[in-house]
Amino acid sequence: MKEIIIATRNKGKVNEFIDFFKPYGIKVQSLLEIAEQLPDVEETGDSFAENATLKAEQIAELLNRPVLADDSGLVVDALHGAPGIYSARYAGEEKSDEANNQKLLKNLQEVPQDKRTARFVCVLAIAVPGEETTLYRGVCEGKIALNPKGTNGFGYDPLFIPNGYQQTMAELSSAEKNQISHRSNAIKQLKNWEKLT
Ligand SMILES: O=P(O)(O)OP(=O)(O)OP(=O)(O)OC[C@H]1O[C@@H](n2cnc3c(O)ncnc32)[C@H](O)[C@@H]1O
Ligand SMILES: [Mg+2]
Repeated sequence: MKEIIIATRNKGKVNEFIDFFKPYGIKVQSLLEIAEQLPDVEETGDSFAENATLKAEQIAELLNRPVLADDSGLVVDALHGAPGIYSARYAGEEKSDEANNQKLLKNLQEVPQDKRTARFVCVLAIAVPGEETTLYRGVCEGKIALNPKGTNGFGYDPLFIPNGYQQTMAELSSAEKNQISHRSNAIKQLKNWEKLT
């Protein structure tokens, strides 16, 4: 069976990649299964693109094989783009989704509904040893809810209402999320993913 390695330890992302590649008969492996002992790649870049590149290139070099990485996050207009590239650790290094959502709601307490516009951004990097890394960017526009709702997905999904919807991303099924998400919009642009297998 063909196999793709994704340089991530985020189970929510991994589940979405499994769904995307299943129809092609491709197995998805992440650092959770194959490289538990590897140190975390430090996300020292100042953009999604830089961090996706760091993760893909460092793991590709360590494993000496092609690797896909995903750097993503939530960009909130009323917070001048925060949490942005710091989305995973917005409320601290322990990376708690619950704490991140509470902090976001608190920081938007005074912000009325029509000013709560935001977008999810995902940058994918394909690193192949000896080749130039390629990048793909996907976006999903929406707004931040007044209260968390729903239990599907991960991260900020309970607070994110995609444009054209009344429900949060966490109230949508995974199939519905995967049609409109930033991650799916980036994946749909991958023309050279067969290089990864
Ligand atoms: O770096 P890796 O190991 O891939 O895992 P991570 O969780 O640290 O991933 P990022 O550095 O890319 O940070 C992304 C954060 O943005 C948020 N996020 C990204 N995609 C999301 C999605 O589809 N739904 C909800 N929140 C999302 C969520 O808080 C993630 O932890
Ligand atoms: Mg990370």
